[in-house]
Amino acid sequence: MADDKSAKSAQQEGERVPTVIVDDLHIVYRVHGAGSGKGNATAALSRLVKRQGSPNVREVHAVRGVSFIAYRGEAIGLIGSNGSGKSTMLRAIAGLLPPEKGKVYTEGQPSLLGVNAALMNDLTGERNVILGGLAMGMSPEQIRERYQEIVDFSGINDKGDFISLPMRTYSSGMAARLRFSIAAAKSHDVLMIDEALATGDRQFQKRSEERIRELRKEAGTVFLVSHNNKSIRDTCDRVLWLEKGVLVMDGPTDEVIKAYEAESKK
Ligand SMILES: Nc1ncnc2c1ncn2[C@@H]1O[C@H](COP(=O)(O)OP(=O)(O)OP(=O)(O)O)[C@@H](O)[C@H]1O
Repeated sequence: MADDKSAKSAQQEGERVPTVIVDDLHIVYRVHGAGSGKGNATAALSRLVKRQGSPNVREVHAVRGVSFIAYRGEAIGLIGSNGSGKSTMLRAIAGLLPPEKGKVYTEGQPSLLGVNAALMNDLTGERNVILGGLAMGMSPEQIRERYQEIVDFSGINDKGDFISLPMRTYSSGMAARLRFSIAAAKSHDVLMIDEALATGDRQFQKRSEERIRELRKEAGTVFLVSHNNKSIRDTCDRVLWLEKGVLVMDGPTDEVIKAYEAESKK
């Protein structure tokens, strides 16, 4: 509580309050059952006899020594080609992947959109709004108060009563909209959105961009992974550009996107 007060007064005084510190972060995936070793029983027995380890574990070094500090009120875009490590980094910030080396420090529990809202496909949209709200730490009263707002924001019921149908009957866009609406109903210290805006239609994208701006005003930090440079331009003031797990550039949106576009045209 005292920390919260001092953080708020620091912000009023114009000081920048760090929310995420990533220090020389390395993430390595270990893939079992890959590799070029022979997969038959004789080869496995021979390895056992010779006491050799399995040759079938491959390592993928997805994030390589990334460091940066994110501050309150910032909306940070993550860009880079496919497989450059953007989602991996968000998962590591959310605490879902252990660092091989380096550290991640965060203020509060960062929410990775779609993961923290533990939604169930067999339950109706309505039950999922309640479940997702509870999973984010909202009280049943808070959920009741905001229920209609969440449903209206998602637009799920615009064309009929879909909120009372199981989520498995939703299109991927509808499910993504509901996930975003649930996650955005609460202010987060650190909210991370992975490609969520790309799934909704244009109208929903506009609404969610507006909501991201509001979330920023509520003093959170927002991370947005997207291949849509326009979405990034419209919502973010700072951009991190990753390539092959390395942070190539970190700076104001316009500068970084210009450099990225110039590189992509090559
Ligand atoms: N579960 C996993 N197991 C093993 N390797 C993985 C796993 N998830 C991702 N990788 C590898 O890590 C690297 C980074 O992947 P990541 O999904 O973070 O990239 P990305 O920048 O988010 O890509 P995209 O833009 O295509 O979504 C890739 O080489 C990928 O093959």
